[in-house]
Formats: sequence, structure tokens, C-alpha cells
Amino acid sequence: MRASQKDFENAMNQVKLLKKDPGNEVKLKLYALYKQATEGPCNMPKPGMLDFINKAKWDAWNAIGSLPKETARKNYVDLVSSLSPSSESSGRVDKEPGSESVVITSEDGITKIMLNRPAQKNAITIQMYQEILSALEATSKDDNSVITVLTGNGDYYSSGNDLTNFTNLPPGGIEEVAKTGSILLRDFVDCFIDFPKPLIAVVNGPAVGIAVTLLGLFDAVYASDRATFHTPFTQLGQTAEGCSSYTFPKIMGPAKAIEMLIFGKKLTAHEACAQGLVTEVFPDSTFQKEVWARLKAYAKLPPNAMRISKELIRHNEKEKLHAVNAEESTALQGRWLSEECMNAIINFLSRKSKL
Ligand SMILES: CCCCC/C=C/CC(=O)SCCNC(=O)CCNC(=O)[C@H](O)C(C)(C)COP(=O)(O)OP(=O)(O)OC[C@H]1O[C@@H](n2cnc3c(N)ncnc32)[C@H](O)[C@@H]1OP(=O)(O)O
Repeated sequence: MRASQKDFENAMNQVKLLKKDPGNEVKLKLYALYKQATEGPCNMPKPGMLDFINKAKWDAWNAIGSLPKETARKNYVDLVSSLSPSSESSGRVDKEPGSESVVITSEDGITKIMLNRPAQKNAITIQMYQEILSALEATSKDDNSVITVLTGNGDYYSSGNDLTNFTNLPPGGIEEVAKTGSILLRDFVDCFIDFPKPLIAVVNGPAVGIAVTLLGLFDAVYASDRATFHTPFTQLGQTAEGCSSYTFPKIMGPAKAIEMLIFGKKLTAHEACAQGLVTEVFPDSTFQKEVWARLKAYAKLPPNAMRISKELIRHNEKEKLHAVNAEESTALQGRWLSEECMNAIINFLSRKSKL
């Protein structure tokens, strides 16, 4: 059966109302069929290799070859209807509760900042960096907030920087991404360095990259025995951040720090605890119960005494930490433009069909 122009237009509207992201592969198929249905075979010059998104779109469209416009229109309508059970097309586009990527809650003097992209292993997007930064700024000034906790929802604490942060190229290209990324990274880490109240990491599962390095700036790190700690910077053509080039050698000694930061050795929770990066490890079965009971008790301690003690312990290091952060952010800006880094990101994204 043919699909009419009206069917095609309805399908286009339905796509906008989908509640669930159909994933990159399907989105590329939809794009390609739409272009074929409206313009015919691919007629655009092939984008450059580093223009990830446009190249993926071009590849998808070009792959359809000379499929007739009429057939592309029908395939588009069929694909959309396969994605749209009747419940999907009710026209409601409300965000489901708890669908935010960072969930911030406050109870019993504890501000909890929870990374909430469990399907992506809590990989941190640009927007999430900004939201965490704003949450830390707000909670540092909130008199009702005594301690602040960072944790993850699902099986991971966080898989670190979302590697697709580097693929959405603005008009200034990859250079602009690297420059703005470096500024954001510096501001983000500065905020952890300056955070005035007790800052606790509740590491509910594996941690990768920046989710690990930042732990050196926390006041306590409680980990499930399922957690692992992995900084595969060299494998990604990148370098240490989160002040770890300074805090890790201080915490665990240069020999162990180098194994992690240069060679990418992954530590178990017990190993990280033995190295001094983790405060205490709990069995996963009782982790949440034990840790939150302890945190509730800590949040009842006199807040000003805790704040002043933290300042006494930390203030001598602050200037040094800001300088290290600036250096690391500048080094990474250069790394993000390197072939080593580009190739590593392309490899990851191709493995995951994100290109
Ligand atoms: C402002 C910029 C600041 C930049 C600061 C710089 C920081 C440096 C770093 O943080 S470096 C660390 C970067 N992270 C990684 O290299 C981890 C990459 N991910 C993995 O290696 C694996 O996904 C895993 C080991 C975390 C989990 O493997 P597993 O096989 O269990 O699961 P999947 O690979 O199938 O993952 C499920 C989906 O989640 C997506 N995903 C996971 N991590 C990331 C990530 N870091 N970036 C983007 N996407 C990620 C993965 O693609 C899967 O998605 P899909 O289901 O749509 O395929």
C-alpha cells in the first residue's frame, strides 16, 4: 500500500511526540528516509571526517542509493508507526518524573546530587556538568544543607565524560569544542576545590575518568564492593584532570598513581581503599542502608565546626589545586585536538554505532 502525503506529514508529527528516544541508529534511518522522500538520492558533498554528526547523516542518506521517493516515504511512515504504539501518540510530551539527568534532593540536612542516566552508565554530558556546578554553588550557600553527596543511579557511579560531548560540532568546529570544554572543565573542578562544606562521594558502582579523579577532592569516599576505579586517559589519547596529577601522587604515592593515571590500571574498591583513595568499602547488599544511616548521623553534627575544620585542613592547598586545575585543563584542550584522542573517540563511538 502507498503512503499519502498526509500519512507522511502525520508520521513527521508523531516523531516529535515520541516519549522514548528511539536511539541514534533509528534516528539516522528516519533522517535518511525523510531526505530521500523529500529530495531524492543524496546530493550533498561528503562532510569531513571530524564533522561526526553530519558525516553520520550523510552516510545514512547515501546508503539508501536510488530508492524511489515514493518507497522512501512509505518506509518512513512504516518505521514511525513501528515506534509509536497508540499510547505514545496521545500528544502528551511531559517529562516523566525523575527523568532529569541530574536529580537534586534535600532531606535531613543532606543535599544529594544523583547522576541519573543509568542506561548510559551515568556518562556526564555538558548540561550535567553545568547542572552539578549550579547545584554545588546553590548548596554551598544554603544554610539548611549541612553535607553534600554525589552518587549515581543504577549499576554505575559514572562512566565519566560523555564521549559524545565531542561530536556535536558548533560552527567553530572541534577547536571551539575544545576551548569551551576546557573552560567548563576548569570552572567545574574549581567549584569542587572551593566547596566549603563536607562533600561525600557515595560510589555505588564502577567509576571511570573524571568520576574517579574528582574523588581526590572529596572529604569522604564510601564505596560499594562492586565499585571499580578506572582512569583510561592514555588509552583515550587524553591526560589526567580533576587535579589528580597532584592529588593522586599525594594520596597513594607516585608509583601507584602513575599505574592508574598513565597506564590505566583499574582498581577494585578494596585496592582503592588500601591506596587511600576510598575511605571505607561496604558489601553491596548493605551499602545504601549503612552509608545513609551514617550520613544522617554526620549531618546532625554542628555544621560550623565541620566547615571550619574543613577550611583548616584544605586551605593551604587551594592555591596549588587551582594552578594544577588550570594546567590540566589547558593540557586537555590540546589533547582533544590530537589525532590520538580523535581516533580513540571514533573507535568508541563506532563500536557503539554512534556514528
Ligand atoms: C566539559 C568537558 C569535560 C571533560 C572532562 C574529561 C574527562 C575525561 C574522562 O572522563 S575520560 C573517561 C571517559 N569514559 C570512558 O571512556 C568510558 C566509555 N564507556 C565504556 O568504556 C563502557 O561503556 C563501560 C565500560 C562504561 C560500560 O560498558 P558496558 O559494556 O557495560 O556497557 P555499554 O558500553 O553497552 O554502555 C551502555 C550505554 O552507555 C553508553 N556509554 C557508556 N559510557 C559512555 C560514555 N562515557 N560516553 C558516552 N556513552 C557512554 C554506551 O555507549 C551505551 O550506549 P548504547 O546503549 O546507546 O550503545
